[in-house]
Amino acid sequence: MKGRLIYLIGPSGSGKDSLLDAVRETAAEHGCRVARRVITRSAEARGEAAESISADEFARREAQGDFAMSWYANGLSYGIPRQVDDWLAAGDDVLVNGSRGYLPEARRRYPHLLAVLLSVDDAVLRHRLHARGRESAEEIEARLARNAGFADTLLAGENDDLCHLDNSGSLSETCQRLLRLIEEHRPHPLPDSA
Ligand SMILES: Nc1ncnc2c1ncn2[C@@H]1O[C@H](COP(=O)(O)OP(=O)(O)OP(=O)(O)O)[C@@H](O)[C@H]1O
Ligand SMILES: O=P(O)(O)OC[C@H]1O[C@H](OP(=O)(O)O)[C@H](O)[C@@H]1O
Repeated sequence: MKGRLIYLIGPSGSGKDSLLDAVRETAAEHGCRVARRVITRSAEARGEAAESISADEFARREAQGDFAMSWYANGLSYGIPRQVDDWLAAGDDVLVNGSRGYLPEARRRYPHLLAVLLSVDDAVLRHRLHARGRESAEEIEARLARNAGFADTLLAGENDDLCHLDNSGSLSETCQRLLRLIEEHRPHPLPDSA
């Protein structure tokens, strides 16, 4: 694969979808595409940029190999269309909204991936989840509780190359920093004589 997978992770509500939407056009100018997720979430759920399908349809697509990556979390199934492998093979970078839980498997499949951990202050996170209004209060508490389980594992051994990006401030500022970060971590091509 010639392109690079940029695997954006972070707590639910940290702003991954907002950030990917906001950088989509500028990223394309830099040869970087943004993947659209497939989720077993109802299409009525607010703030949804992903494709919503039923659990049966998800299982059917997964069985026929439609997903480059897939995972289960928060009571939902998530898939990244296999089209991303074509984009990577063509030399494009690809940005995905990933899962912290799936990171070890993503690393096995894409050893050169760039993992970016988006974070926000705890109080801001809780406020943004409630303001978004997509989940019930109970579901929001379950998502906040899920974060505690990742606090240690994400700082452990094989994750010392994780790039940290704070989204407690304005989204436009975070966009600029993400684009800079992608540029800074671009691998240098080998000289012709190498
Ligand atoms: N920098 C920001 N400033 C203010 N509000 C923001 C910022 N970034 C995101 N938000 C808002 O925070 C809420 C959560 O953002 P978003 O849905 O993008 O998070 P997410 O990480 O994709 O969450 P999930 O993993 O649950 O889908 C949204 O209502 C969004 O508009
Ligand atoms: O908690 P972890 O494993 O990082 O992520 C699990 C999944 O949940 C979130 O999606 P959403 O909040 O349902 O849109 C993430 O984007 C991810 O896909």
